[in-house]
Amino acid sequence: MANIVIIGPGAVGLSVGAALIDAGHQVVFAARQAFAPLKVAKAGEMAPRRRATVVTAPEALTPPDWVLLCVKAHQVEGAKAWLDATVGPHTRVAILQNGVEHRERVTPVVPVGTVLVPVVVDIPAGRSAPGVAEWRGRAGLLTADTPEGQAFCGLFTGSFVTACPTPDYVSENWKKLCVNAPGGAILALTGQTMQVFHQPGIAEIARAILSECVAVGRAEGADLPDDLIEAQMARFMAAAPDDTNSMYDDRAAGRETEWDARNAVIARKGRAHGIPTPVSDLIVPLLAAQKVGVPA
Ligand SMILES: NC(=O)C1=CN([C@@H]2O[C@H](COP(=O)(O)OP(=O)(O)OC[C@H]3O[C@@H](n4cnc5c(N)ncnc54)[C@H](OP(=O)(O)O)[C@@H]3O)[C@@H](O)[C@H]2O)C=CC1
Ligand SMILES: CC(C)(CO)C(=O)C(=O)O
Repeated sequence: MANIVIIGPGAVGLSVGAALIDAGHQVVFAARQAFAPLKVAKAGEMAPRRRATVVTAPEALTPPDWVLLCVKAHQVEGAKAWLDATVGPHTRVAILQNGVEHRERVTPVVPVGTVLVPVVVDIPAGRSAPGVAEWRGRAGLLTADTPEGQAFCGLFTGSFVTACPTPDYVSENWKKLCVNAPGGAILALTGQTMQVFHQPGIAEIARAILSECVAVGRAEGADLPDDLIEAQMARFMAAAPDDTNSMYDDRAAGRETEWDARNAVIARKGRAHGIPTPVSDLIVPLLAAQKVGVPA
């Protein structure tokens, strides 16, 4: 049994926390707002009873074996007080976020030498109230195939989450960005669910963002097959019309979105490699200018 603190008990944090409780670990949710009970279920199923420990002040925490950082990419600095309280010399920090810059984001806010484990998260999930989350269909996590990655994945044995080390983490990470960069931006900008992909011109925009993501990902060392773009487009076109994603959910609630980690990153890294990214250059200022605090 491991001692685990989850920082960011949102859609992903609650889902993985529930899985870790099922796997028999001692889990503490570091939350800005107290909640009880914990209700996490697969869509359409009843949430089993789980006992959750929730701590609402960083001072009340001590360093565990593992910290799972599950805040959004732009919320990492804001969560520093929680990291300060929980990251001790033997604590490993798993970063469960979208984007490809997990290490760059977190390294400045943890002590030098902290073991970081970037994680690709494939758990479509939503939180409807504090402590209440639903995950939809898949619950997968990927890490690099390192001793720390293997140890992290081992935590989920016996739970509903499938966590696996992969020999090519860089490629898997960029493949996930190929899902997130077009899907998140298009839903956040239009305020529409996945049916918007069938409206005139939208698939072409998605294909262009995907092509930029693939070109930049390859320059960053990802092995992305030629048929990835059309395979991903086919998945977008086949999505349930009312399906959403976390950028849509944030936009709908008037929250800041992860545009920097999911879209500006393509333009930023593209520039560094001398790769033109005209569509990302166009959509990033539009995403950045979306009004926060006003539900869309
Ligand atoms: N949702 C999804 O379907 C998927 C999400 N992801 C990725 O996983 C990551 C997490 O996403 P998700 O779970 O959806 O995010 P949520 O917005 O649901 O949860 C974020 C959590 O972080 C907490 N938080 C925010 N700021 C702070 C702070 N300053 N101090 C402490 N806690 C803070 C929030 O607290 P509070 O409760 O107070 O608001 C909330 O509990 C993102 O990178 C996302 O892209 C990946 C795959 C699927
Ligand atoms: C697209 C999805 C649901 C895939 O897991 C996701 O990553 C997100 O909504 O942020």
